[in-house]
Amino acid sequence: MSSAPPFRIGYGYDIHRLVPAAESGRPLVLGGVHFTETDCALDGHSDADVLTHAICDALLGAAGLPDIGHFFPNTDPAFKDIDSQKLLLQTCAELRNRGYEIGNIDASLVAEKPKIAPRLAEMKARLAQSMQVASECVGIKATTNEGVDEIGRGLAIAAHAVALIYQSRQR
Ligand SMILES: Nc1ccn([C@@H]2O[C@H](COP(=O)(O)O)[C@@H](O)[C@H]2O)c(=O)n1
Ligand SMILES: C[C@@]1(CO)OP(=O)(O)OP(=O)(O)OC[C@H]1O
Repeated sequence: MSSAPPFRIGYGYDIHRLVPAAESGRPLVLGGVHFTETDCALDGHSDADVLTHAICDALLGAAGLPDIGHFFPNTDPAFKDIDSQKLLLQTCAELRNRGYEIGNIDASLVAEKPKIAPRLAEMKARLAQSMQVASECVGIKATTNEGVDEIGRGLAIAAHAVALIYQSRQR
């Protein structure tokens, strides 16, 4: 029987509610970038960075590992308000410890607001730094939900991500 090809794909999805920034006590964080000019923020136990969480889940799924909540439980005070870039760094360490390298990531944010496009380069650079890959390995797009449902009414932001990883060495 031939051995399995070294490439593996993973998919991740996350959604968080938007609340007034004053209520959450932190700015809106997407892909590690702070949107301080917006008067809303995402609700969550961590910094609620929905894009970074979807990427973590895509990476973990590609490696056949349990999801983000398994590694960073939302009941653990250690993760209260944590910078999700730290979680992404740790996620990549889990993969590299198992002999995997990251090929590329592609992600979509679904958000009625704020306008993401002007901050895309910054987000790619920040995420690439956390994953220790080149910026070209990180794709991010944004789309509105065309006014449909809670996301369309500006009450939540969702993110989808896919990841390609490969076995760089045997465990
Ligand atoms: N939060 C968002 C949403 C969209 N964009 C950019 O606008 C373009 C058009 O959006 P549609 O929902 O009509 O597809 C989209 O391609 C993005 O470039 C954005 O920057 N921020
Ligand atoms: C990373 C964690 C840690 O509490 O972040 P949350 O802000 O709770 O976000 P969610 O995407 O609902 O679940 C993942 C959690 O493990």
